[in-house]
Formats: sequence, structure tokens, C-alpha cells
Amino acid sequence: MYTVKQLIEAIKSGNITTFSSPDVKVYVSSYTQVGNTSLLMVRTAAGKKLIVTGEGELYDQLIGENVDGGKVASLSHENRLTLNQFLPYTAPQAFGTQVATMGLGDRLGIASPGHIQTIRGKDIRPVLAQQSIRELALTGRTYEDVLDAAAYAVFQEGYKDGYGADGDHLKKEEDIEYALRLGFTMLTLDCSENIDNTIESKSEAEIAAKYEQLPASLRNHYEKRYLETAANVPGATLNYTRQALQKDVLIYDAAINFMEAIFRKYIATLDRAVDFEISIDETATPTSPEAHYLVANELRDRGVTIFSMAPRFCGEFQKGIDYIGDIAQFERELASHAAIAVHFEYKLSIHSGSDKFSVFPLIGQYTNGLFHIKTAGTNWLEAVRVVAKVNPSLYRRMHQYALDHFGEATAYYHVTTDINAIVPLGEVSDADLPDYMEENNARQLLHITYGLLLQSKNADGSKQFADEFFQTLAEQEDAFAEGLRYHIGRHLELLGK
Ligand SMILES: O=C(O)[C@@H](O)[C@H](O)[C@H](O)C(=O)CO
Repeated sequence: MYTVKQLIEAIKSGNITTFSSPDVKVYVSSYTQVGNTSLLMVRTAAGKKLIVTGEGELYDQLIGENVDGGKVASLSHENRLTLNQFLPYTAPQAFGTQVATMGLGDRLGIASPGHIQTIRGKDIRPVLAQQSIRELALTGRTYEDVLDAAAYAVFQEGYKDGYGADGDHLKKEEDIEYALRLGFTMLTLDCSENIDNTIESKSEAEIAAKYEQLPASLRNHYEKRYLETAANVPGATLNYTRQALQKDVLIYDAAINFMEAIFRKYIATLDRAVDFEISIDETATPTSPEAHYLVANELRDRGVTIFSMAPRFCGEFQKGIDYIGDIAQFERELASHAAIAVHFEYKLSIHSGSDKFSVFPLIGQYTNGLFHIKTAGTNWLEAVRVVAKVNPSLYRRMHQYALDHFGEATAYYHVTTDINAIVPLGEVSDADLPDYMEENNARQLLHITYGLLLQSKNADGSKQFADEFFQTLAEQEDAFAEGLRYHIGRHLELLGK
């Protein structure tokens, strides 16, 4: 058995390229030397630790226990901040519009190593620390937790190509301030509460009457720019009619004002780069190419620069399952959406990007491989798949709990799941439980109930599933990473990466 010092010396001298024993797993890729300080991540029965030897500022600043000539430090928030200070690659960065990026939302804080192993060496960069305020509320985590998990994964894997941190689907100024204060490098502004979805259901006469109530100066502004001036975007098919313009102005004008206000107050005043994304996808109103162009054109006219735009595409981008809709129409509109993004020099952002296998090739083609795509739930489902394979009892209890509480979860996510189509648990053998992850309704059942499952408690206050769930995943760390490499690898392959 190696002592701490012997372990690091063996790695420093190159005598160890892999090392694992019943008691200790060494993440050899984590080995790093900063001045006279050497450090390494290991996993013991007590969990993951930093092993530190040598001397110097980094050694002194890492908080831990002195053990046979070295130091054993926890993966604490404070130690993560120290790593960020001495190892810049462990801090998140903005990427700008000239490289493809992928949001790899990790609701558990344990998926990023597998994500890094999947994306390393490809022509795309990971936004590892991506979580929405909704996800934080449902999992009980904080943005500090999200950044800590991503940074330690980057250190563990020795990944030095850069990663992002996305404060996702932010609606409130206090949440924007929170994410920016912590150093998040991407901000996804969710404008859904500023989009007027009631307009879609009104008659032309009602829309016209409401439009006429707008100030004449505003109406003249829009009519001059969209009825009297042709929108000239190579590759985009854009036809404005008076009726459609009136509808789009009523739907999006307040949202455009909101976008501008947040940009001026929080983005334009920053002394660092932040990738600013506009999200108009989580709304009942599909974003026509004309509406997309209008929003983008107004933003440019107001000096608002953005990293990406997430329209609500035609059809359905539901959670954790493939595209639902007319793919020919999706392709026609995607061509225009992608051309508009090129025209205004930002990236198209694909939300709920998990598992949209039937349209990935089109997305890669029409964006010329320059896109932002977001996943999150599918990564959680890969963890559930591991549980289904190795801990059938736990899977059955989680599945049943999800069935019993599904209605509560639909308050957070729009899905058209048919619960009754899911094969009853009692008819499925242990060996076949993983097949649930291949069936859309079961996928969505487990997908949107993640928060309820992770937070549920027994009568004595102990966690009903979470402790056993995380213990199972810790024991199956390699299997989870392998599942992510395969599943997210499929995403990237079909996207042309
Ligand atoms: O669940 C959430 O709130 C996020 O993961 C959100 O869905 C995200 O923007 C996304 O589109 C992931 O696919």
C-alpha cells in the first residue's frame, strides 16, 4: 500500500499510469504540479480527496489534514476556489460565437467526468456547469455546488480545453446577479414571462384592435422596418404580412424591451466576457422565422449583442425523447433560423436537445456545425439506467414513486407522456428493467420526476432514495461514464462532431 508521498512520487516519476486498489482509486489524469506543489485526486471509502505534497502557496492554501508528509484535502467549495486561482483551466470561461458548444447539464454533480471523456478532442466545447434555477429548486443544490462539481471534474480529468458555466433559464434579476457574482460565464435569459402567449389565440380582428391601441410611433417603427423594408437574409425565407407583423409585435415587443434592459444593466457593464443567450423557447408560441428575425433585428438596432438565440421550433422538443412533428417543416424553418443566426453573427441554440436524434443531422448541416445545444435530463436518465441495471430493487422503488407523483412534476415540464402506456413494473423482470430507458413514456416519467425522487424523504427524515442512489452511482462510476460516452457520443456523432 502506497503512502500519500510514495503515491505522488510514483506518479510524478511516471512509474504509475494507472492505479487502483480495493481501497484507493487514483485519477492519474488529475496529477498536476504547480511550482513545488504536486497534487492528485483519489477516491477512498471516504469519497474523493485531493492528495497534496511539496510546499508553496498552493500547498499552504489548500485546506486539509496533514498525513505522512503530505496533505489530504476535501473537495470543498473553498478548495475549489483555491484551485481556480492556481489552475486557471479549472475555472469556467466564455466561448463566444466561433466554436460549437454543448450544454451538459448535470443535476447530480457526478456526470461531468463522463462528459469530458466524451467531448475531449472534438470540435466542440462543453458547458459543464449548466443548471436552471428550476433544476436547483428541484434538486436542492446551489450554483456554488454546480460550479464546484464541474471544476473538480475538470481537475480530475486533467481537461484543459476550457468549459463553460451557464446560469440557465434565468428570469429574475436576483438570479442573474447570483450567477454573475459567482463567475458564471454564460447567461440564458428566459423571456417566457415577457412573451404574450394570449395573442396566438385571438382573432385577426382582436389582434388588429389591440395593435391599434399601441402608440403610433411604435406602430410606425415596426411597419417601416418590416412592411416597407424587405428583410434581406441570404438563405432565409421571410414574408411579413400586416396581420403577422401585428401579432408578432404584440407577442414580442415587451420581451425585446426586457432583453435590452437586462443586457444594459448586467452584460454591457461587465468587465469580463459572458456568453449572453436569449431564450424564447419555453413558450406556447412557436417562433416563426419572421418573428426570430424581428427580435434579432430589434436587438441589433438597440446595440444588444448576443452569443446565441433559442427559438421555440415548430413541432415539439419535449424532454428526453426524439423530435415530435413534421420534419420537412422543421427543416424548412430551421434553414431560415440558421441563416438568421449567421446574418446577425450569433449561434442558434437548441434547448431540450436531449435525444433529438432524428433532427441532429439537419441541425449540424444547416448551422454548418456552429451551434449551441443543451442537454440535461438525458444525463440524469443515464444514471437511472445504471441503477436499473445494477440495483433493480432501488429502480423499482423509484419507478413506482415516480408513477405515484408524476402529476406533481408536470407542473414544471411540458410533456405529453402516456403513463398508461408504460409496461407495469410487475410484468418486467429485473433483467429487463433497463428497457424502460428505451421507451419514451417511461423516459419522461423518470425524467421530470428527478427532483421529487432526489428530495423525497422517509418518515424519519432520511432520504428515501438519494443516499442509496448516489452510493450505487459511486460504486458504478465507470459504468456511468461509459453510458454517457455512448449516449452523448451518439448525440455528437449525429450532430457531425
Ligand atoms: O430542466 C431544466 O430546467 C433545464 O435542463 C432546461 O430544460 C435546459 O435549458 C435544457 O433545455 C436542457 O435540455
